[in-house]
Amino acid sequence: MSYTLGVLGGSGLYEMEGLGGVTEIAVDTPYGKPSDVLVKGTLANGTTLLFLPRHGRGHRIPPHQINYRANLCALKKAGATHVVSISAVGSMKEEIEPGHLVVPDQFIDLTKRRISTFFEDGVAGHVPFADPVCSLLAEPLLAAAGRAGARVHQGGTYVCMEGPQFSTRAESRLYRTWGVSVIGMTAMPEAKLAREAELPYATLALATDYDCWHEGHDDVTVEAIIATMKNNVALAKKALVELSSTLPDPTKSIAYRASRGAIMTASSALSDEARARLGWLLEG
Ligand SMILES: CSC[C@H]1O[C@H](OP(=O)(O)O)[C@H](O)[C@@H]1O
Ligand SMILES: Nc1ncnc2[nH]cnc12
Repeated sequence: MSYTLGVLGGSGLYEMEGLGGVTEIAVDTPYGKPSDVLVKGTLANGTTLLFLPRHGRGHRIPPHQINYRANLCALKKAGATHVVSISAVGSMKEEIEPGHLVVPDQFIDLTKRRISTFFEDGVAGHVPFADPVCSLLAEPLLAAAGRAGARVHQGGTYVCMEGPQFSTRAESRLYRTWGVSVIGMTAMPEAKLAREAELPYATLALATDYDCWHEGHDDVTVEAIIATMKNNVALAKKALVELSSTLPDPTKSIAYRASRGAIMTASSALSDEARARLGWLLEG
């Protein structure tokens, strides 16, 4: 079976080189437009890759204004069978040094004003989310990052803050008491929406800084992030290429048909409008 790897590029990752037969796809969705056109192409091993930079080319869209629903819906509509999210993060643990990579297995959602579900306006649905990352995808992603030459940490919790300001020192110290591994501003609601869209989802987090808790390091700034990011992004691109040969069977993923059993609304109570709105998801 042929798979299509959807990639959500984060800070510093706005394009993928090395793709053959590249086309640009402008997708419209019931939720509006995604962050940019999707770039579709083929990797040397034949895997199709769909690339979408979540902040848009030129980094025009801040984390709290990303249309996460349109991004996930667009990837699904364009045929993605898996989604890997690339994200710059602050490290919340000494041993995760700037320049290291992390494949988290948990998230804490501290976002405050983002739309985080496809199920609304006449449709009630509650997907299981105890394990927010698809372990079948995370395992080969971890291995791929290792083969790419990265120092990569397995598992850990990504705390997602609202931003766009970085944390206060009190917040940073509080999150450390929770035992989290990394902090960023974009994994939520992305991961929730990927689950509702029944897409296997995993994050490759690129540690760029020690936020503002570490007495031996300067507090995070955009300048410091950019300085570390170049090498991180090169590793992430290599990891994606490595991963593309070892994508798991999506029908074995925790996300497979996750929304089918999750909808509480009786079929007879679904309006024609709601059916049409969710057609991209429910008619697959
Ligand atoms: C570059 S400063 C902070 C910015 O970087 C991260 O974005 P992404 O997850 O898309 O790589 C972080 O979440 C903030 O949005
Ligand atoms: N310290 C930090 N806090 C939030 N998002 C980040 N992205 C990169 N570093 C970050």
